[in-house]
Amino acid sequence: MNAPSHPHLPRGLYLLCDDTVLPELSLVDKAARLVAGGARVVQLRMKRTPAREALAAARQVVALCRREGVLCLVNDRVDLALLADADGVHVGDEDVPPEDARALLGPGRWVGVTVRDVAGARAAQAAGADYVGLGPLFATTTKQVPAPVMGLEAFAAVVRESPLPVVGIGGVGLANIARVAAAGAHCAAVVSDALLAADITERVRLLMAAFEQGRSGA
Ligand SMILES: Cc1ncc(COP(=O)(O)OP(=O)(O)O)c(N)n1
Ligand SMILES: Cc1ncsc1CCOP(=O)(O)O
Ligand SMILES: [Mg+2]
Repeated sequence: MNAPSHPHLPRGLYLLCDDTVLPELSLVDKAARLVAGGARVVQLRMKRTPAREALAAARQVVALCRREGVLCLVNDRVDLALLADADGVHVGDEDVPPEDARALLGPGRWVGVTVRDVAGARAAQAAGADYVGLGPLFATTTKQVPAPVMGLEAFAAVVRESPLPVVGIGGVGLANIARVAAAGAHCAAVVSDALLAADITERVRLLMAAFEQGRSGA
């Protein structure tokens, strides 16, 4: 197994630059506003963009993130991640298996895997993943998730047993991100609370500060 050969994801806010939310803005424009707010991890989630356009967008967003020292992961598409020289990929049940993503990406890039429980996190580690995405934490309309809302208590229980850092996702926003951090999340993943804010950049700053408050118990 190609084990990862780099430090963990930066702890804190994990933002998704998503083509299903605020589609009137280009992906690179959305990414630029997220990065301007201090994002340290951006996932490019392209569910509606045709492959050729998605590759061009990925190359633009990776270049932006690289200039700013931000990690850029691509959702689903290992081919696009490789072609755009992204820092890694996030895969779920309907995507290539994590062990294949790891084999293609090698030890130097990040592989994230969606899981629902501790057994899934253990399997993800065995497959060579760096972190797991766990949720839906709270109700969300951004994705029709084939799993019940888990809530903070069940989330914290999986975090305690997980062999990998856990990224909480689903309905996370300014109202609850501190509690997600306090529950032990390595990162909190946010889509609509950031992208649908009146001022995306300012919202990112507020989300990051709130995560830190939750983590430090302040
Ligand atoms: C950090 C993070 N966690 C979970 C997901 C969901 O991935 P997946 O289950 O593959 O669903 P889609 O995002 O592909 O619809 C994620 N993207 N990021
Ligand atoms: C991609 C994904 N996977 C589980 S929930 C979700 C969407 C989360 O979006 P939001 O942060 O707007 O609730
Ligand atoms: Mg997926």
